[in-house]
Amino acid sequence: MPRLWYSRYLASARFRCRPLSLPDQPLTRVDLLLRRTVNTAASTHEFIPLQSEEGGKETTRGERWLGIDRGNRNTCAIELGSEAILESVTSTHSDSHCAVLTSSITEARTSAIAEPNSNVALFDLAFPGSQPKFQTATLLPALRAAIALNCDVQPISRFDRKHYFYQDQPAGYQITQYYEPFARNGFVELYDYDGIAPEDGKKVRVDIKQVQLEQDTAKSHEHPPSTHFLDFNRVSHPLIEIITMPQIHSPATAAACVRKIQAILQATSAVTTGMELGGLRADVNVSVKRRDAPPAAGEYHGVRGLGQRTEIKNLSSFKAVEDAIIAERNRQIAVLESGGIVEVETRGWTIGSTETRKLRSKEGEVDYRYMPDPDLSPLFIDGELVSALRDSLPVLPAQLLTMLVGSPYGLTLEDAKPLIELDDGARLEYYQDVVALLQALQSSEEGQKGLGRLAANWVLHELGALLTKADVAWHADLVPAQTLAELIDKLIHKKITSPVAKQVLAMVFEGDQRPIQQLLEEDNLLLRPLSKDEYIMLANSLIQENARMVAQIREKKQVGKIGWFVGQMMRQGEKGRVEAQRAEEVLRELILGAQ
Ligand SMILES: Nc1ncnc2c1ncn2[C@@H]1O[C@H](COP(=O)(O)OP(=O)(O)OP(=O)(O)O)[C@@H](O)[C@H]1O
Ligand SMILES: [Mg+2]
Repeated sequence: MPRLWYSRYLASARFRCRPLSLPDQPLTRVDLLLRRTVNTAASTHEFIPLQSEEGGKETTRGERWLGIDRGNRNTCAIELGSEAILESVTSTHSDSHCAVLTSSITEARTSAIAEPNSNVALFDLAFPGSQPKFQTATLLPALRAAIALNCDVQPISRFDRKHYFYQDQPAGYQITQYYEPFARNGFVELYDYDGIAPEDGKKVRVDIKQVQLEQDTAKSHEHPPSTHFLDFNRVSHPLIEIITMPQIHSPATAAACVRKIQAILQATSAVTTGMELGGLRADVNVSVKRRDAPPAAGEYHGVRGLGQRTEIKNLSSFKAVEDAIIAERNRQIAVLESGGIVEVETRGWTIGSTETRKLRSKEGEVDYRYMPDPDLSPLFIDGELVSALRDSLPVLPAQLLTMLVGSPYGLTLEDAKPLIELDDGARLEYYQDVVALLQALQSSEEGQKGLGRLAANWVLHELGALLTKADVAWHADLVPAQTLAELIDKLIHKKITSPVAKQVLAMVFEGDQRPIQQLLEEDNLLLRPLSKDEYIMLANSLIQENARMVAQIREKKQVGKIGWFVGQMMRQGEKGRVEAQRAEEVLRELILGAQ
């Protein structure tokens, strides 16, 4: 039965600042405040470059970027993380129904491996007398993210308290930015190649209502049926939360949106890890309504006619985002079709599950009793700082894609995308090195053609296959870019055959450190070309042995089968001496009479 559904997602990105360990000696309140300030050395030197020094390539860049010494936990308190939230509307076409979903994304966990409750400050546990202190340095990555998400950075923003009673927040309130967030009115553009749903066409724009700074909460470990363990390490880590408008109409597009936001956050060094490592969490809001029904009463900041939403908290993978939305959409449809109503609820999702599960109900609208936080002063953000950050923003994934499909690289989208996404940008950097080295090795302009694609094939596919087979993580030193460039160059100039090039690549990958020329000479791998007569002899014996296939090629024009003959010639000929192209030329001549 065809259906039309709307859905929305809320996504948020958060930065977290790791709190200090509880010291062995009890702290006075003054001590505590000092310890919660930015590392004294860091604040004295004010070493806060606007950009990651190495172009944002390292996973630990947040720490370096902030000029913080992680080794000394007693004096250094800042670590980056992020939480992102999206919102959107999903639709599948229907004559009978509409569905609306919403979601929120999020969070970065650089200290995910820390022992539970090993990094907790008194303020995190709401001890009387403890106070928060804003870590100025955390603002820069937040600003870069907001700028990259096309937001208007607000000259003045303020902190508020959001009150609620739950075990993950001992203070009974969370510090957030509700009335005056630091960034508003952004957007992210998603294209078909980003993996949006086919029904969304070539491009979708998802508006971002606001980006806000928040304090993170404790992590709950559920032990059903009734036990929850709490890890307070995460409390007070700064987060950014990205709240999107309800404009996504399909689960696949929601997942694509989260993926794209993650790529943008990573490109701007606004998160230290991706969703797979907890660098981003998503809360997804989902609602549905009948397509043939009058507009529903729900409204969200100017978007009217929305159905009742539920919220699925803490999704931690792109697949989970997509699957949870599908499951929740189907659940809500079933509820409505059986004459029920969708309750206001917070729901959960377990990986591998097919159903969302109720966590708690939000009867009526929750009253968070927002009020200005009296402990933190307003943030004044200078326009010049924003301009400087905008001017020094690294190249974003969409721009990289345009660069790679254009000249001189000329890649397909299928090759360009993984190059950008793999190994946190390191694979792309390596690829560019290989291409530059290859270009330098070519003496003619003609020789420059097709280098981009050829290099991509070796960097992605040949090298990729070796990495997979050996089950090792990428490292540029496994096969130095110079070595790979020389190898490809030998292939281009027909000094070796393709199978030999693959064999040598594997040898280098496994640790052979001889220079390429030496290796080829010592192992007798340089191509000693066959004469045309030798090719003809090889081809003729195959043609005689396989008369039926030859007839099929000639009579039924099954020319694709020539490829099989080429393969046989390479196998039967002396190793490393048969060139595929020459073999095919001779075969075509003999079988089809072509030149
Ligand atoms: N009827 C609806 N259907 C789907 N999505 C909705 C609907 N109404 C609001 N939303 C989405 O829900 C999100 C609301 O998030 P917001 O952070 O503003 O509040 P909240 O979810 O109530 O807060 P919290 O998650 O802290 O309880 C937005 O992303 C918005 O687009
Ligand atoms: Mg929410």
